[in-house]
Amino acid sequence: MPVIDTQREERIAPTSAAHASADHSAQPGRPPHVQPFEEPTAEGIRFRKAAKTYRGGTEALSSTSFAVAPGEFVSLVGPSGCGKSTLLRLASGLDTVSSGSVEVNGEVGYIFQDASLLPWRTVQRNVELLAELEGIDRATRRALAADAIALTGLAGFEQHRPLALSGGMRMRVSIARALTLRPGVFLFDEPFGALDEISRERLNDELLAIFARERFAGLFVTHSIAEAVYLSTRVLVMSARPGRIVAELEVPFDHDRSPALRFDAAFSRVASEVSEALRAHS
Ligand SMILES: Nc1ncnc2c1ncn2[C@@H]1O[C@H](COP(=O)(O)OP(=O)(O)OP(=O)(O)O)[C@@H](O)[C@H]1O
Repeated sequence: MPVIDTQREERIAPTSAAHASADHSAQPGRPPHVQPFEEPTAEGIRFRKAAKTYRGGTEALSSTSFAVAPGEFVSLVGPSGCGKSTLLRLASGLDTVSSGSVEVNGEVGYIFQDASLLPWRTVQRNVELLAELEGIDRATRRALAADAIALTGLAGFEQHRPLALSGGMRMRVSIARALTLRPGVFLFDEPFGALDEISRERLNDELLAIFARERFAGLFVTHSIAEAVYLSTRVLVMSARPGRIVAELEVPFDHDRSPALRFDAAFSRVASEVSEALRAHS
């Protein structure tokens, strides 16, 4: 959909400028397909020795370095209060580091634990909200919302109001609303934690399908080890506060996953490794 991409490029510019700290100029002599770790990606997330101490002295995050490239889905797990939400807020630009740097390139989508919908608006008008705030014209807004509504399985519910929806459906609306801006970076703060297990697993599969199409750089906070392994290309394990990354586990499955994977021996092995790392540092 070229019309969407063109508009996104225009909107990205100020966002990128606000967050970017990297020099994106090409390095002479390096073949374009070689992307060593240190080279900034066109879009994505990069923390360099980022730390956060809140006013009042709470050290929430100690020196943290990692990167998430477009097409990677990375989960963060760690004990309660270890700084996971802090880390997402830093990535979103809602809060600033005390030292180090955070570089985020691309439109940012941010999904909170609570779907945060406007109860008086229909699903359709909730999904259109961000595009509306961006000043996108009505016809384009409608097209963006229709696409996001179809992608999140909300077709047929356009005229419902949030109170008439289940928790899972509300979360779909929240995701659809963020999708209208076609984020290159997508942050999720434990979005499915309040859902029953069946709804949660269904939403996991839907999110995988969205990721397969959009290929954003995904950063997903969860308390569920199984959810982290099922969704991710990589899992980062954090220590107790002040949080730091103590383990990084590659998830060795391709991204065409189905619920049966959860019963696979290889899946259990990765989940046990995450669990052991968590227990060792909690
Ligand atoms: N605005 C703030 N001002 C002061 N302290 C804060 C602020 N926000 C968070 N904290 C503290 O920073 C620490 C990390 O909080 P954060 O919410 O990032 O942890 P978390 O890992 O997301 O927690 P949980 O798993 O329980 O959701 C906690 O001790 C919290 O009380």
